[in-house]
Amino acid sequence: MTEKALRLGTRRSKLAMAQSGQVADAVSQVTGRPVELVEITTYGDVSREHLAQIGGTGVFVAALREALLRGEVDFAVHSLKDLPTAQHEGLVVAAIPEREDPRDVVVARDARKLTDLPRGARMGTGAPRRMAQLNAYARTHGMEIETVPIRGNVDTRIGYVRSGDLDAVVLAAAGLNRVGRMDEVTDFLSVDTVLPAPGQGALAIECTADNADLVAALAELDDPFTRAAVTAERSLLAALEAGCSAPVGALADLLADGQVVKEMRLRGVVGTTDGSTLVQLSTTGPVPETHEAAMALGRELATEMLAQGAAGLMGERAH
Ligand SMILES: NCc1[nH]cc(CCC(=O)O)c1CC(=O)O
Repeated sequence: MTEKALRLGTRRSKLAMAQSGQVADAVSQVTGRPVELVEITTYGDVSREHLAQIGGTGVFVAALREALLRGEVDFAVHSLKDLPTAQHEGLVVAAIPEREDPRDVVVARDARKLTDLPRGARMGTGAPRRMAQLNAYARTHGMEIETVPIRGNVDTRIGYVRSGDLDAVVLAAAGLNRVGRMDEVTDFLSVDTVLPAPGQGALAIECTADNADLVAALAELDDPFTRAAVTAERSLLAALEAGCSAPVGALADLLADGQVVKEMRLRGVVGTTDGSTLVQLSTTGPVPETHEAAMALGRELATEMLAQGAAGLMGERAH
């Protein structure tokens, strides 16, 4: 007789199903148990409002967490960038697997790159972070673009380019990769141009803290460098007192001397959505060996960014 299946709570979207499916296979390998997907509908899936108007972080996450706490599912997989920075009572992020490409990409008509979009090009993105950095890039490079707020799943967003409504849309590489649409990418945005969202490209596998056996099993899927990097990025976000729809970008990476990893660098950006003002800073430190050290790196950069006026740039909303 096979062991009882583990229940993985997931949203129904193509992206959620894809990443849950991939994690299900990995969890099945490390636990030796079958994993069954349990579909859960969230407010974010049914709302027609723009995400930024709904406000608050984690609209996609709340329903999954409730299902975990009610014992309806054993674990859940979240896009880390959608996860609120505050720790949730009774739950634990048991694994953060190795991150994939954290960059944003452009899907544009006529295979265009950001630099050869036509004058006045309409670029779709619902993220204030992307608007701020794209508009700042355009201002400093003599380009004229119009950022157009959109939302919807990957297919919907790419559809705006196919239909000719927009010249381009900006998406996360990781999301496109997970749903098998990388062939749509016409440009990879350098992180010097657009810094990704804190945690972008990484997944969080969450379960209840009292489920010690599962916590231990899932820990095998954890990648300590990814965990340290995203912890620093999310600590920056939290210390700026910003949420997942704030115009904040952050990326931590390892600086190596040949093969030897020397330090962790954390870059951060905050800006107004029109791109007229950006606060962009970075800091480096020893590779964090503990959760607290990674948190400290993020707080340190936040303090510097706040001293440069970061707080004043975060009040506005996408519209
Ligand atoms: N905001 C929605 C969202 N949440 C996670 C991803 C996929 C990328 C990731 O896991 O970081 C996306 C789509 C996108 O931003 O294009």
